[in-house]
Amino acid sequence: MGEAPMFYVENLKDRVSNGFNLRFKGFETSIDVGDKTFVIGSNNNDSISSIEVQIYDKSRGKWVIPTVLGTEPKRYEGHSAILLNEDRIMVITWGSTPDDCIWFLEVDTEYVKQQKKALGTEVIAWSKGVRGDAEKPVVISGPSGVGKGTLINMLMKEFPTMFGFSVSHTTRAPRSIEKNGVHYHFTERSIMEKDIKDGKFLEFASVHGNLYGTSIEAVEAVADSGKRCILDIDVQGAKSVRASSLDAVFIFISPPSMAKLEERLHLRGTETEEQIQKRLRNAKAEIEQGKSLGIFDHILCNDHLEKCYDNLKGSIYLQNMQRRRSIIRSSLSLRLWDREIHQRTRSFSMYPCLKVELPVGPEV
Ligand SMILES: Nc1ncnc2c1ncn2[C@@H]1O[C@H](COP(=O)(O)OP(=O)(O)OP(=O)(O)O)[C@@H](O)[C@H]1O
Ligand SMILES: Nc1nc2c(ncn2[C@@H]2O[C@H](COP(=O)(O)O)[C@@H](O)[C@H]2O)c(=O)[nH]1
Repeated sequence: MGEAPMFYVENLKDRVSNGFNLRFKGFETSIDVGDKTFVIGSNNNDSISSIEVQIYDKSRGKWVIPTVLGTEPKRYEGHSAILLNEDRIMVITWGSTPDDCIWFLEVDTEYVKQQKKALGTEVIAWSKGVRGDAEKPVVISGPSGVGKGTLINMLMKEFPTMFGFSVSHTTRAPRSIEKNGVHYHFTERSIMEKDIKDGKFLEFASVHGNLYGTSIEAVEAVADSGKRCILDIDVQGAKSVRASSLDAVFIFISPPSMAKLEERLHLRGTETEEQIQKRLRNAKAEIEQGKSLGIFDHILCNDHLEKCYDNLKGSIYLQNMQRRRSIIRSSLSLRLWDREIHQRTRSFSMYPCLKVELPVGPEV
């Protein structure tokens, strides 16, 4: 075990050999976080520029290659890096389009700490900066039978090219109309438990006696298709996503009454009476938590379907400016107004702590 020489970081910048045989041949930056130095290097070869990260653990005097989660930036000419909040590094890539130039490398966030514990290795997690709230993923929660799926189907039908559904994994049996890979990835508990242990899930929870979870791959598949991701998950899952690296708009759908909720579950006819009663018992706790935990940005009552759908669209910026202004004037508007301003100043707001103002272009 040895100590890192004091001149190490500066020498890296100058690319002078200092005895640490780094593999990077392209462009490097290094940032100290606690007793670790994160060396971020673009690894250029003829066809592709990709980014790699190596960690120098000063307390142990060792280089570590971390497990990399998330999607990393690709195809760019170089980068700058800035430490934010002592737990994540903002990487600005050069030669990328404005929509593709802000990235975040989480090095010591809660999410990364959890993953380190689960995997037993050093972990880093990449995520892409998103411009404004209008492109944020949408997390929809609420008790079983409240109408989440119905509302999501309406959104997907009205805006087929805009939204993509994050297909969850579950250990419950498929319903007659459900298709594997479309409604859920139906899976064995042992396989899902192993994948959870291997860090493949953004969140998971035991819901009504079965395991449900959102894989990182499911969310990335939607992002890769260029669509805005919609997640239909329970309150425990929403709580986990709030604590994760995914910055989303959180919406809770509540029923007009327990009696109506029970009626809807009976009318849907997909569960046995015993299962319905279990879901109703869990619904009470979910509604209480949904309203009290402070996870949700919007709480919408699904009494009249069309009205609730309209409110849902308002919550995720799908209505015209005139409609938005009338929401702004309403009593619940302060937060929305705040977000509207951020959107109009074209800020990158992946994290609440961060605002990178870009020159405002012509309104579209
Ligand atoms: N506003 C509404 N008024 C009356 N019925 C409704 C309303 N919204 C949805 N429903 C009906 O309630 C039933 C349950 O809706 P849905 O399956 O969308 O619930 P869900 O929240 O997705 O449930 P789960 O969490 O179990 O998947 C469906 O039969 C649907 O047609
Ligand atoms: N935490 C998660 N909850 C999820 C996920 N996918 C669905 N769900 C929730 O489970 C219940 C029951 O769903 P059902 O299809 O069996 O009726 C419902 O509240 C869903 O929101 C997930 O990936 N993670």
